[in-house]
Formats: sequence, structure tokens, C-alpha cells
Amino acid sequence: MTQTLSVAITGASGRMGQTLIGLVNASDKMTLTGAIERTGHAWVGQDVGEMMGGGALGVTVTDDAAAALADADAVIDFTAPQATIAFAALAAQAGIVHVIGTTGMSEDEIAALAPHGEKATIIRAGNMSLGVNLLTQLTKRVAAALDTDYDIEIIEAHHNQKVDAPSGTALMLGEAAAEGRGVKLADVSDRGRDGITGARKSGDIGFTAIRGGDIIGEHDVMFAAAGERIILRHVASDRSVFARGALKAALWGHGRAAGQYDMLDVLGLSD
Ligand SMILES: NC(=O)C1=CN([C@@H]2O[C@H](COP(=O)(O)OP(=O)(O)OC[C@H]3O[C@@H](n4cnc5c(N)ncnc54)[C@H](OP(=O)(O)O)[C@@H]3O)[C@@H](O)[C@H]2O)C=CC1
Ligand SMILES: O=C(O)C1=N[C@H](C(=O)O)C[C@H](O)C1
Repeated sequence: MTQTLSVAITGASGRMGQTLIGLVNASDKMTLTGAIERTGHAWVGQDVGEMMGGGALGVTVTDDAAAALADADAVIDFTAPQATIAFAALAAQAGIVHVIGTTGMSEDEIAALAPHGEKATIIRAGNMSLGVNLLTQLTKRVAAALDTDYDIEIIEAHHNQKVDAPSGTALMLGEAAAEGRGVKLADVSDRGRDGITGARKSGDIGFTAIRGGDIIGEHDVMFAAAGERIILRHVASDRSVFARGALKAALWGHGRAAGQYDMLDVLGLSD
């Protein structure tokens, strides 16, 4: 019998946690060996499949992340910044693959992952879908081809439970646009306009965040000039696009040297 990849999922009860568990369970390349929630969560001690409203999967939700990661080849983690840093330490201790989908991480929080990337194989991206990662490359090319007569605006829309803005994807697209233009995003980023803002500064990259209902994730990169607009758009209509990318990353990372990677590496889209 072929060996499958043993996978633990953090934030098991979350929107992405449940999507991931469904897909891992359906995969013939992976086996779900751990489902993690924090201490005191109502799911701890229960079968994860039953908690998801289906049949038993034979995996009990645990709050002992260290033990769950010690038994796994990979952990897939879509939670929150501080939790992700703690899981990175445990993944490094276990020397396994850590797929990180968590967004809203500050510069300092991202820097805190670095020492763990010496022992774990970290694959992190603000969006794990093939479509968005391809869109970052297209954005970079279009931005490189156009001058600052074309104002770049990134507009994102998400469900009303999302806690961070701009989205991780919007920031990836902003970084790609800035790279195409040969500038640093931090120097040209314009977020949160309100009141008498003054005219738009040429060369800025603007961000707008819409929050409402159950929108899964929509991103436009607009290049607006006098007389015309180019709009590159990605619409996610099912969370499985993110989860499928994360599973692909876990399989790609297994057996690979420790270090920090992204989805462009996984998908072979790096320049
Ligand atoms: N990279 C990508 O492709 C994608 C990234 N995301 C990102 O993934 C993250 C999760 O999104 P989503 O599933 O919608 O969010 P949810 O709120 O539905 O789920 C988050 C899960 O993480 C758990 N969690 C939160 N904080 C902690 C903590 N400190 N310790 C342990 N567990 C914790 C929550 O548990 P509890 O209920 O106890 O709080 C919950 O189970 C977000 O950052 C989101 O932006 C989402 C989709 C795609
Ligand atoms: O929180 C979400 O839902 C999503 N988060 C990611 C982001 O911040 O870009 C990816 C996707 O858009 C869904």
C-alpha cells in the first residue's frame, strides 16, 4: 500500500478548517491525523466529522497541538497571526511542513516566522488559489508595461466576518503591482481614504475593502487612465480553491528542505 501524507488541521471548526478537513478526507494522497482547536473550545474531545455534521472520521479534536504535530508530516494552518507563530514553533520542533494561509500578519509577526523556517518547511501565501497566484504575475506584467498615467487601484470584497483589511490577497496584488513598477509598496500605498484627502497622488497604489454578507473573496486590480480602464479580476465562488492550493502545497513541501516558500514556488510560477 502507498504511504499517504499525515496531515493535521488547525482551527478545525473554522470556515477554512472545515473545508480543508473535507478535502483531506476525500484525498487518496493524504490522511487526516489531527484536528486542533484551542483549549475550552466546544469541539475538543469530540469526533471532528460528527462536529462537522457528518459521520465519524475517527479523529478526535484536540487542544494538544504539540502532540498532533509530532504525529503529522504536515500541518495546514488557517487561523490567526499569534496562533500561527505558536504553530510555527511546534512545526519547527517536529521538523514538518507548515502551510500557512493566515492573513493579517504584521511585519514583526512575519519576521517572527523566520527562525522556525530553519527547521520547518514553511509555505505561506495570502491566497492559495491558482487563479490569484496567476493574477499576481499578470498584474506585475501589466504594471511594468504602463506608466503612472495609469492609476492602480485594488478593490477587494469579503464576507462580514473577515477581521483583517486589506485582505492578504489585495496586499499580494499590491506587491506585484509595485514590483512591476519598480517601487516599494510601502512608499506608494494609499489605504483608507476619508474626508478631504486632496487629489490622488500620481504613482500611488490605492486599496479599498468592501465587507458584506457571505462574499467568499473578490479582487479587482484597476489601471485607470484618461479615457480607458483595464481591470484584472478574480472571483472565488467556493473556498475549496484555497483549500486545494493548500493541499497541493503540503504535498509539494514534503521531503523538501526547510525554508520559507510561497505558492508561486509550489505552482512553478516564480520568475
Ligand atoms: N491564504 C488563503 O488562501 C486564505 C486565507 N484565509 C485566512 O485564513 C484565516 C482563517 O479564515 P477563516 O477560516 O475564514 O476564519 P474562521 O474564523 O472561520 O476560523 C478561524 C479558526 O482559527 C481558530 N483560531 C483563531 N484564533 C486562534 C488562536 N489564537 N488559537 C487557536 N485557534 C485560533 C478559530 O477558533 P475559535 O473559533 O476558537 O476562535 C477558528 O477555528 C484568516 O486569516 C483568513 O484571512 C482564508 C481563506 C483563504
Ligand atoms: O478571510 C477570507 O475569507 C479570505 N482571506 C484571504 C485574504 O485575506 O485575501 C483569501 C481569500 O480572499 C479569502
